[in-house]
Amino acid sequence: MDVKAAKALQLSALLQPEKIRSKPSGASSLSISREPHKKFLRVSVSVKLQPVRTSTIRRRVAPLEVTRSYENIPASTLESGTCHALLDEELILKSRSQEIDPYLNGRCIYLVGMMGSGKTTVGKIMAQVLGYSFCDSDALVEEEVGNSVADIFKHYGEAFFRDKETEVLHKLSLMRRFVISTGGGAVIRPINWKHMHKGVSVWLDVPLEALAQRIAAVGTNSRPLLHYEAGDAYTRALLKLSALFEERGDSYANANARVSLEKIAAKLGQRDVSKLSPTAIALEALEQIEVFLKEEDNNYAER
Ligand SMILES: Nc1ncnc2c1ncn2[C@@H]1O[C@H](COP(=O)(O)OP(=O)(O)OP(=O)(O)O)[C@@H](O)[C@H]1O
Ligand SMILES: O=C(O)C1=C[C@@H](O)[C@@H](O)[C@H](O)C1
Repeated sequence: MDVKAAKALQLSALLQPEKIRSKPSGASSLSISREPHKKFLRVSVSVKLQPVRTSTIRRRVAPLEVTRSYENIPASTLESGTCHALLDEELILKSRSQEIDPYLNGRCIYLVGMMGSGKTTVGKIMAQVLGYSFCDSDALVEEEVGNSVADIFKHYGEAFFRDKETEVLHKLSLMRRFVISTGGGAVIRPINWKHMHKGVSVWLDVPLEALAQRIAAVGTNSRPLLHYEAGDAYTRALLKLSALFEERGDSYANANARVSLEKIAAKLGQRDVSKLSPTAIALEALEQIEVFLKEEDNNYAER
């Protein structure tokens, strides 16, 4: 083990009781190995914590266990404490997911938001930490039709795609324990909301400028509604996104919970939303889901 790196990781500092509301049960392990060229590290950390009961709901309280491996971490990153912060986030995520698990009771989570808002990226993190499966409604439509979204739009038109999307959402509404990344336009049909309200819906609200930056970076090949022939990629994407948001803004607000990147950045004292990590966004999503579920629970108790 690399002693300097182990010190830098400060494993004991990860166990912050006020953050994770848990007591260490004593079981933790850390292994670090250096790659042959000496610049990169492989870090594997396992922590087991005994959570303290905080909610009023009756449930079995399972120990909190996080095992994470990080490949190719530059030694400088580890020594700067970034790695420590990543592991810290991981533990908090796990703790938060255990907190909402009994309230969720296996209901699916539907992520809604504009194209490029991070539904897939954030959804995969949430699924992993909740022990849910992840799926993407666009991918299910593609599988069913046997064509890419772009080709479905081109050959069959948008209305055909929307019908397939509604069929897929109907099927998913009968499932349990899925985090679902929905298509950016799934919110426009009221029937889709009927399906999505079988679970808990979360709107990833990302400023249009940040979306345009991401879209300009990855291109529009898989996003036919944003496709442009020529011109500055960022400006084109921003114009198209603004027009779509004008039509859809109110529909996204139907979601049970809203995750505003601007609010997360303000909480963390950051100016630039593009610096927010997907993990920090997933954590805020779990927090907003918790707020919704606890309110729902209170309303139910008052009836
Ligand atoms: N927090 C983030 N910071 C920076 N880039 C991000 C973040 N989240 C996602 N991205 C990037 O933005 C792009 C879009 O992300 P993602 O595919 O997760 O969005 P989406 O909402 O599922 O998009 P779509 O609905 O168009 O399929 C990807 O290239 C992804 O790597
Ligand atoms: O915002 C939209 O209308 C779309 C978003 C994508 O996820 C795909 O569902 C499709 O390209 C349409």
